[in-house]
Amino acid sequence: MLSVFTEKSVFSGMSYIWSLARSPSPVIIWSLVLYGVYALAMMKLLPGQTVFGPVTPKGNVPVYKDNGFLFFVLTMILFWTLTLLLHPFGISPSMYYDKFDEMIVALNVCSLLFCFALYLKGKLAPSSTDSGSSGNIIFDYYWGMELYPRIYGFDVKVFTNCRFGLMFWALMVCIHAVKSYELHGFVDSMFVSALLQIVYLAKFYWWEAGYLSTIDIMVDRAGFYLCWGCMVYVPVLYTLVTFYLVTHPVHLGLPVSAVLILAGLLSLYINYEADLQKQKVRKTNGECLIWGQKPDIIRAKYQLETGETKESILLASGWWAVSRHFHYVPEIMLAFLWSLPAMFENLLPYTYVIFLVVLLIHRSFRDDGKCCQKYGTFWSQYCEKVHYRIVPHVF
Ligand SMILES: NC(=O)C1=CN([C@@H]2O[C@H](COP(=O)(O)OP(=O)(O)OC[C@H]3O[C@@H](n4cnc5c(N)ncnc54)[C@H](OP(=O)(O)O)[C@@H]3O)[C@@H](O)[C@H]2O)C=CC1
Ligand SMILES: CC(C)CCC[C@@H](C)[C@H]1CC[C@H]2C3=CC=C4C[C@@H](O)CC[C@]4(C)[C@H]3CC[C@]12C
Repeated sequence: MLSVFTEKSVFSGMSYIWSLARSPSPVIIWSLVLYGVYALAMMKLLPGQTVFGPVTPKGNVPVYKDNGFLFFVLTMILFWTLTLLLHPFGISPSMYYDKFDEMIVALNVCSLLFCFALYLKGKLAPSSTDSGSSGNIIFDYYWGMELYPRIYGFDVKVFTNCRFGLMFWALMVCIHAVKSYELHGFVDSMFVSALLQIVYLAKFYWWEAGYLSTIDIMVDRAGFYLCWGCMVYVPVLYTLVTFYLVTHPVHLGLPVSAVLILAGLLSLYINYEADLQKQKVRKTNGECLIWGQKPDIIRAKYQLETGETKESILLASGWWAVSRHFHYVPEIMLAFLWSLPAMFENLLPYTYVIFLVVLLIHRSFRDDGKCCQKYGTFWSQYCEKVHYRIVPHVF
C-alpha cells in the first residue's frame, strides 16, 4: 500500500494539482501588490486615535492607531467610484471573479511565504518579549513565534486580519454583486446577502478597537493559523455565499427580502451591543448603566507571567448575564440569514455558517479555559452567576 506513495507518484500528483490551478497573470499579481501597498500606506497615513491593547502576559501594552473605519469607508468609496468610472470603458472588477482561481494561487503563495518570513523574524528579531519557540519547528510555523510582531512599525496582525482579510472579504462581496449585475441585472437575493455582509463588516471596522481585546489578538500568535487564515481562508470561504449567488440567482420578492434584512440588522445590533457592554463597563470602571441598571460586576484579580498583580472587570449583567458567550448566537444567526437567500439546493453557500458554528463552540471552550486559568476563583464566581456557555438552558 505504502509503495503507491513513491517519491515519483507524490511529485506527479503535486504537479497534476498545480496544472489544474492556473498560475496568476500579471494583473492579479499587480493588483495584490498594489492593494497591499495601499493598505499599508493607509495604516500610517489615515488619522486615528491612539488606542492601547490589553496587557500581554509579559506585561507589555501594544499601541495601535484606530483608523479602521476610515480605511473601510475610503476603500468602499474608491471601489465604487472606480467601478462606475471605468465600467463604460469595458474595465470591470468582475475580472477578479473570472480569475478567482488565479487569485487563490497567488494568495496562497504570498501568505505561505509571508508566514515563513514571520517564522524567521520571530526567531531572529522578535519585536517584543511576548515571543518564543515551542521547540517544534512545524508547530512554530503553524502557531507563530510572536504575539504581536511589528515590521517597520506596521502591526502584522492588524494588517493581515483587519486590513487585508476582512477588507478582501468586503471587496469580494462587492465584486460578486457587480458580476451578478452584469449577468442578470438587479437580483434581490444578491442584494440582501451582500448588504448584510457589508453592514456587518462596516460594524467590524467601527468596533475595530474592541477586536484588539479578543483572543485573536490577546492569545493567538501571528503564524499560519491566523495569517494564512485571514489572507486566504477568509477571502475564499467567507465569501462563498455571494460567489454561489452569481451563478444561482434567486428571486426572493420584497416581503422575504425585507424580513431577512430586518432580522439580520437586529442580529447585528444584538451582537454589537453585547461587545459594547463589555467594553463600556471596563472603560468606565463599572460606573455605567447596562440596560438602565447599575451593572453586576466582579473585580477579578490576576497575575502576569512577570508576577505583577492586575485587576479586570467581569460583567454579569446585560447579554453577559444571559450566557457567557451569548453574543455568538446573533453572530451565527446573522451568517445564516445572509446565506438563506441562496435557498437549499446546495450546501456550498452554507459552508461558512457551518464552519462558524464549529469555530464558535470551540472558541467558547478555549475562551473559558483561558479565563479560568487567568482569573481562577473569580472566573468560577462568574460561572456560578452565569451557568450557560452559549445557549441558555441548552448549552
Ligand atoms: N465571524 C467570525 O469568524 C467570528 C466572529 N467573532 C465575533 O467577534 C467578536 C469577539 O468575539 P471573541 O473574539 O470570541 O471575544 P469575546 O468578545 O468573547 O471576548 C473574549 C474575552 O473577553 C473577556 N471576557 C469574557 N467574559 C467577560 C465578561 N463577562 N465580562 C468582561 N469581559 C469578559 C475575556 O478577556 P480578558 O482577558 O480581557 O478578561 C475574554 O477572553 C464577537 O462579536 C464574535 O461574535 C468571533 C469569532 C469568529
Ligand atoms: C486555519 C483555518 C482553518 C482557520 C482560520 C481561522 C481564522 C481565519 C479565524 C479564526 C477567528 C476568526 C475571526 C474572529 C473574530 C472576528 C471578528 C468579526 O467581527 C469579524 C471576523 C473575525 C475577524 C474573524 C476572522 C477570521 C478568524 C481570524
